Amino acid sequence: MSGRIPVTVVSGFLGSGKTTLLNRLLAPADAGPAQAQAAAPIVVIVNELGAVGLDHAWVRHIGDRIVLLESGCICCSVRGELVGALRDLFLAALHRKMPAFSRVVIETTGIADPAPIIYTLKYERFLSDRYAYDGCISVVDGVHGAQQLRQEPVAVQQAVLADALVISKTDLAAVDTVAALERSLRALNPGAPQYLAQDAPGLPDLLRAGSLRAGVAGLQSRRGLWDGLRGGSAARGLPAAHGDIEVLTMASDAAVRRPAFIKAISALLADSGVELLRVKGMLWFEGDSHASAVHAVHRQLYPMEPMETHARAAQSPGASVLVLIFRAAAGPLMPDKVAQLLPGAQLSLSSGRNFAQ
Ligand SMILES: Nc1nc2c(ncn2[C@@H]2O[C@H](COP(=O)(O)OP(=O)(O)OP(=O)(O)O)[C@@H](O)[C@H]2O)c(=O)[nH]1
Repeated sequence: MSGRIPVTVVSGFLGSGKTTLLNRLLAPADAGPAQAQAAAPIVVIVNELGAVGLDHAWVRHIGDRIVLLESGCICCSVRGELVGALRDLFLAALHRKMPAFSRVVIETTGIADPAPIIYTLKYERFLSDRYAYDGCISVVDGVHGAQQLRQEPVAVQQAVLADALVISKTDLAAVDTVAALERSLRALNPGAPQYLAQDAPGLPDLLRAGSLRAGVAGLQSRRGLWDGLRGGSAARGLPAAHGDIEVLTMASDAAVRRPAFIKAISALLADSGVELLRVKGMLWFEGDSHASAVHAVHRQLYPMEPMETHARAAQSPGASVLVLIFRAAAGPLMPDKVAQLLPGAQLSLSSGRNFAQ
């Protein structure tokens, strides 16, 4: 492989639509596809919370060129794993154990501060000699984005450090809500072009060589903006700790009864004693020929869709997984509160405090 390989970071708060955007950017059918125009394939690295990874099952158009970094957040504990993964990829391609690739896209967890990831890409010696940081695309939730910018320091950090901002879910959000969000984002990061996920003509070009480069050059000044806004380095430490977040992973081999699940998830989403940030799962419902993808963001449940890649004939049914990300205050109560979601499931609870260890 010749020249340094560009690396794009895709960031955005929990459930904002990172994987959905990635699927669009990688889709061969989309106008001006990065994948089809690339000299060699793109490799995707997905980092996610929870004891069992799910996102890799939802990224399409990439075959086996996907690497999963599990059980921790890339901006703290998994940073070493990221360096290792990028090193392994480079060496595998160099020694022709895998085809050469033209770009790496890293999808971070929704609670990741992009700053340490960008820093690692730019200054870790092995990486910076072989890879070129090529910008950060941050996805902002068109429905929940304004609230997240008010309440979540890491959501502000993700917006401030973006070279391009993509506002998702504009089909679900009111026009005024989207307009207000655009203004907030412009105030936070005036230099970043904004795209609407639904109809943006330039969107498919975001992974094209150099398309974010002007933004990359502006990174230093945006760091300054962030310092001014949040009170400098002490505040910068905040998002990486994730101390107030817990992740509960449920796994069950038993077929799931759809009506009982819908009743239980509706009750959980309505429970004011639990501050849910994100629910995602791959469930095998009784009698279905495919597994179903389950998504909720804050208290909003999205339509459950069959996963084409997970058909009953090809995969033995039963390995249902549900990941719940919530504020730690509800932690001790959670096993009781989730018992009806997947009766008899194995539970694994991890705390954001431990992601940094
Ligand atoms: N209607 C609509 N739904 C969307 C849009 N973007 C994402 N979604 C839905 O929002 C849910 C979460 O989307 P994902 O792409 O999984 O979000 P994510 O940011 O990758 O999630 P995490 O990795 O858990 O942080 C899914 O149900 C998506 O189908 C959009 O533009 N419109």
